[in-house]
Amino acid sequence: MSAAPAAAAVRAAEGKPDLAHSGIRIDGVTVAYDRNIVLDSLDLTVEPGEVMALLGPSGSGKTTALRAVAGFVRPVAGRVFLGDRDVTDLPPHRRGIGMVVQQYALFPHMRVDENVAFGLRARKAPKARIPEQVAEALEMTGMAGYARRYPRELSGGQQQRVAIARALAIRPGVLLLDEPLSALDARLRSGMLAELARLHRELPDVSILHVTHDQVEALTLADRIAVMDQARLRDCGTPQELYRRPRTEFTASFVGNANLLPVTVTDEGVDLAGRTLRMPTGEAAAGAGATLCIRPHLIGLGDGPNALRGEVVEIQWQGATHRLHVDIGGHRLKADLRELKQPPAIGDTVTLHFAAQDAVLLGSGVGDG
Ligand SMILES: Nc1ncnc2c1ncn2[C@@H]1O[C@H](COP(=O)(O)OP(=O)(O)OP(=O)(O)O)[C@@H](O)[C@H]1O
Repeated sequence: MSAAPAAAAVRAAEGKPDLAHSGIRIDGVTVAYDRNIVLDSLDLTVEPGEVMALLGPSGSGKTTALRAVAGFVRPVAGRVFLGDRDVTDLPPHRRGIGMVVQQYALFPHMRVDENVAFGLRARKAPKARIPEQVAEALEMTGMAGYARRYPRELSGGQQQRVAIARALAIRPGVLLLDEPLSALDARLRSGMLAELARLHRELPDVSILHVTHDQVEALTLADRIAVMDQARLRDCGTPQELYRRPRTEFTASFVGNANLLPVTVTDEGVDLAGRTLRMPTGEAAAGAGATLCIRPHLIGLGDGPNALRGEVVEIQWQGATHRLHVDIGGHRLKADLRELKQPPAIGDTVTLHFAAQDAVLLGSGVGDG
């Protein structure tokens, strides 16, 4: 080992990671259990100071990816870099990483301040500095007034704040969050979402990898979202890119609500059950099959460009909107319509429309790369 990595390792061990060189690079990482591949050649970079959400269905490999970065699972192939350091062979406690998991994982027999100090002691941080770092971490998470309580004397949300304080106390360059809000009830969760967003603003140098299966969490907190399915990375982009211009049907359906309708490419646009819709079709050849993706809230009621007539088969009042389910030649189109003074009834024939630029064409070489 040369002097520079050795020094970095010592800094990590002391809880003083080199923030200037933080950031995560996962390079072709494969993880297998009993020859069963659960993470397949993952390539992913989290820039210094960036929040990357790992979003995907249950069992897609999100937690495994996080655990590979933390050092709790050993890849069968690939390397993990934190900044310029290859940490693949380092044990977890030498990586200078803060980690928060779903189930607070506080030590029940230790007070809040002792829980928060635990990581610092384990890393042999200078004793004199521990109280100051503990106080600072509790302050950041709004738990300064609870230092002498035991975990059992705290609510679930408060316990999770302590877990976050413990992760932050070592002043990590990298923070790993594994579904940190999923054990909280809906009201607490939205409060904690705002708290995490604030923490991120206060820690602009910390790279955060945040595992979630909650798309609202991912859309709200992340600078970029990596979409995983069946052990593989399927897509990666900013929340806006993935929401507005998804490249695959999987992303379109997983990030936000989407109508996905089978269409055939024509010379003028696409054909949906005998109706011609005018839109750019890129390189796609006439006659090719494709999928039209249009978000329910981008559909309007009444005549307009790309008008589609159909029968209302279901109507749901959702407070701010009515969701209409309309049968268009055997395909169901969902439309979220605001401020409907006189909503149509089931069985009515309605006309819906959407702007060509709001629709995305997927498949057949037209958009899904
Ligand atoms: N220790 C283990 N031994 C064997 N298989 C495992 C182990 N840990 C995870 N797996 C398997 O690896 C796959 C990926 O699991 P992982 O926990 O990474 O998924 P996930 O996307 O985080 O799912 P969830 O959202 O449910 O937490 C799953 O099929 C899981 O059963």
